[in-house]
Amino acid sequence: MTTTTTSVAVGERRRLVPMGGFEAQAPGRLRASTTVDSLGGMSQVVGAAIVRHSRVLAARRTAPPEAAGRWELPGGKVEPGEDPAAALEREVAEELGCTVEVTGWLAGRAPIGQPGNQTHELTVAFARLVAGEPEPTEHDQVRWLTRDELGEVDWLEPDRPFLPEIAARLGSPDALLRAIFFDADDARAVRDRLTRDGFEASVVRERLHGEDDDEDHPWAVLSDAPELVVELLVDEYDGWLDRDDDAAPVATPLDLPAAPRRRVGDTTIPT
Ligand SMILES: Nc1nc2c([nH]c(=O)n2[C@H]2C[C@H](O)[C@@H](COP(=O)(O)OP(=O)(O)OP(=O)(O)O)O2)c(=O)[nH]1
Repeated sequence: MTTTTTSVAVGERRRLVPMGGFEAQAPGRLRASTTVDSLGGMSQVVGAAIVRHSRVLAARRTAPPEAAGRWELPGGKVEPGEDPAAALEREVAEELGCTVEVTGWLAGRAPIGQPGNQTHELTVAFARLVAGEPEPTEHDQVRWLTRDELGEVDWLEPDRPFLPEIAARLGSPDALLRAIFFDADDARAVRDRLTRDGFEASVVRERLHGEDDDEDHPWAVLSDAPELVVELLVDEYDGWLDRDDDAAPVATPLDLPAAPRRRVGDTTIPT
């Protein structure tokens, strides 16, 4: 099989990822719409990148035999006429017994099945937990993976092209960034934008070094979002990033799978 590559936008950087038929949509930012267009009559499978505390939930399949033991994003097939976001929220409720809310779609779509017999395609959405805890009913294991653990599990091939964008979204689990604003409404707006996109974010009253006048204390938004994401919001809302914080995240190189890991006897998953 010829492996082609494309670049997937991760903030301002672009990474090369193996394609295997993955159709990228430029650039790799969340699409504003929560609808997914059907392409070439392919049926849709939707997967949820459920993000919490800088980790994404991965689930281990039990069937069919060739997929058992391999990892995917929870989700499933979109019923005819069904809204993709509604389908994803329904599938997660069925498979994990919890309620999620889709916050936006990742770029691109990936064909499922063997070349020449690809009747389905996968699209992936970021989602956040709004009620309950994931308790698998169809999978035999779930794991909350950090950015650095994403490459540790044996993902189904169609999921792999989405991993760079998921990794970029996760940031570091240990790091909290501090964005400072003089206007409380700006701080709250930034917190709401971050929360909507699946990050942890909270507003606190900030006391700057050397200041003791309560009236003039600015507001800080603490968040686990990646620095690039917070930087864009800080620019938009006239704040600044507190760079003196030792907890600022350090960018570490990712060890993501560079190509599908096929084993002898591995077959593509039938749909
Ligand atoms: N749910 C899900 N399926 C995926 C992913 N990646 C991937 O290749 N697939 C494949 C596996 C299956 O062939 C197909 C989805 O089938 P499914 O069995 O999970 O969906 P479903 O519950 O709606 O199916 P069904 O029981 O109604 O037939 O897509 C993924 O990340 N999540």
